[in-house]
Amino acid sequence: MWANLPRILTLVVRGFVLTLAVLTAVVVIRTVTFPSYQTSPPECKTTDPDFIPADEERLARFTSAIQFQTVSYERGVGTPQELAKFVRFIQKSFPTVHSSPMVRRDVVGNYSLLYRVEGSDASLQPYMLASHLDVVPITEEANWEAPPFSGQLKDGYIYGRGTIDAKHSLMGSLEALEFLLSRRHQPKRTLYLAFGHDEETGGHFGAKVIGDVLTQRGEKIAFILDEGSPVGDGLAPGVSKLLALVSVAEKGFLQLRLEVNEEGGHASMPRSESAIGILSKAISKLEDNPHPNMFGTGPEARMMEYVATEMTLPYRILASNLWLFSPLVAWVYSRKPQTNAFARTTTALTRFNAGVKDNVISPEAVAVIDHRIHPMSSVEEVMEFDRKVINDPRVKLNVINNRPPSPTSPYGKDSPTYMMLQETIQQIYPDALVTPTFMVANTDTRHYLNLSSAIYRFNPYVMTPSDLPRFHGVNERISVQNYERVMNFYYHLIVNMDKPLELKRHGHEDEL
Ligand SMILES: CCCCCCCC/C=C\CCCCCCCC(=O)N[C@@H](CCC(N)=O)C(=O)O
Ligand SMILES: [Zn+2]
Ligand SMILES: [Zn+2]
Repeated sequence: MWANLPRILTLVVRGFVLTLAVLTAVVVIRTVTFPSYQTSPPECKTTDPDFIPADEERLARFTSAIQFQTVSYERGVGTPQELAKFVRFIQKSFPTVHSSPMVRRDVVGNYSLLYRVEGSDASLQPYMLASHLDVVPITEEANWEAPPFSGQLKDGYIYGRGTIDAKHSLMGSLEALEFLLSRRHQPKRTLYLAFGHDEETGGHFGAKVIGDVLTQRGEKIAFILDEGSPVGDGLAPGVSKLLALVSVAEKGFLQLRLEVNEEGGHASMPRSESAIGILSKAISKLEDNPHPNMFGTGPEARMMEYVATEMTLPYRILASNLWLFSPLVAWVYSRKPQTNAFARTTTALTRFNAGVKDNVISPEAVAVIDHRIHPMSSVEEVMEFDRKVINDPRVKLNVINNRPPSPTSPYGKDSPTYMMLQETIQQIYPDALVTPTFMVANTDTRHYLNLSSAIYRFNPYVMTPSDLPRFHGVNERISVQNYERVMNFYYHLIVNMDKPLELKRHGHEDEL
């Protein structure tokens, strides 16, 4: 036995070296032969020379739109008077849209707006562009560089709540329609514009009613585009080009109210555990035990494939070989909040309330957890995981609201609507890569799922990592250049939707 040891060791080392050599060869071959999923921009250039400038008049309209304080606070608690004023402002600001015989406008659920622009070819299925009228409340007002409802123009940016979420797309799509109709252009395909008034609190009285109205009309929609993921500049690891993120799916959500009820009493005679202490431990366990990293199991894996050939080294090697490096990429993604959101079901602690007086032991402690559920997980799985982690029957878990992850819309070269969207994006951003992904937050599209199987969530503006905290945060703003891109994106989209939505062949022939 001992005499054979050198021979055995040599064989083991040889086996190891051989395996390494084979793996390296496979990795190298896959990296250099990995197919490109990007289409070349030249064939996508628009033939239409029209362009909507962000001139003084249009910027003034946008500034005014920001000045309406259409805040949604809680479900069913909004700002009805501001919404009514904003609706009147919209009517006055787009006279051609509102006087055209081709346009029917319905006010739905008191304040939400549904426009139907009649196409000349009734045989074509309508499509729908969606956004919302409401905004989230202001926080840290003192830290804003310009007043949050001013719409002030400063150093090339328009500041204010709603500039990126989502009055840009509401006003941008109306500007595009006004521009088209004022040129006496009748679209071939019927177009809906749908603007809910309570998206920020779930859309139960706005988009939900819009969805019901369209369902009652028996409408089937060719495709729906709502607010969503942006054109990333430096958002994705290893991608130095602009990356247009088209969300073909949306995470689910589960909002849980955690509650502990214990005996209260005089602060001078405390028991060993209090309601506050028990709940704090439960919360702490949830933060210390994130939900499993699921990177590579859902649409996010396709996102890596779509950009693999364009990535910088060593990311190109990793993305071309997810069969081997998926765990490593999963780890890289889990390190930053904005990429971690693609890797797993997230856990956000959003409320924590307890206590009424300094010397009274609180008999109750309450917390709210906001989970966003990875497309490959489920509400039940998330509940089960939380129960196991907390492992304390004194902590009651009550469901406030939940929704499973959305279905995935078609994408890739065999989906004419996705390809049309990709081409439109490349008209505005000729050098951008375009990739399917999923939406890490939620949108009104949850109320439109039965209207269309092709639902996309995309914001046609550029975002850098430092812009992300502006969503629902301080100093929300949009650059004038981005707002101009938004208007022109919708304009090109409407023009493109009049072209036949035929299947186009681009680049490689792999099945998607
Ligand atoms: C690897 C690529 C990295 C890319 C990283 C960042 C991508 C960021 C993408 C999107 C962030 C934008 C978030 C916008 C959210 C707008 C929608 C919204 O606020 N929805 C509310 C709905 C509230 C409700 N009650 O339903 C929400 O989700 O909270
Ligand atoms: Zn929004
Ligand atoms: Zn929002």
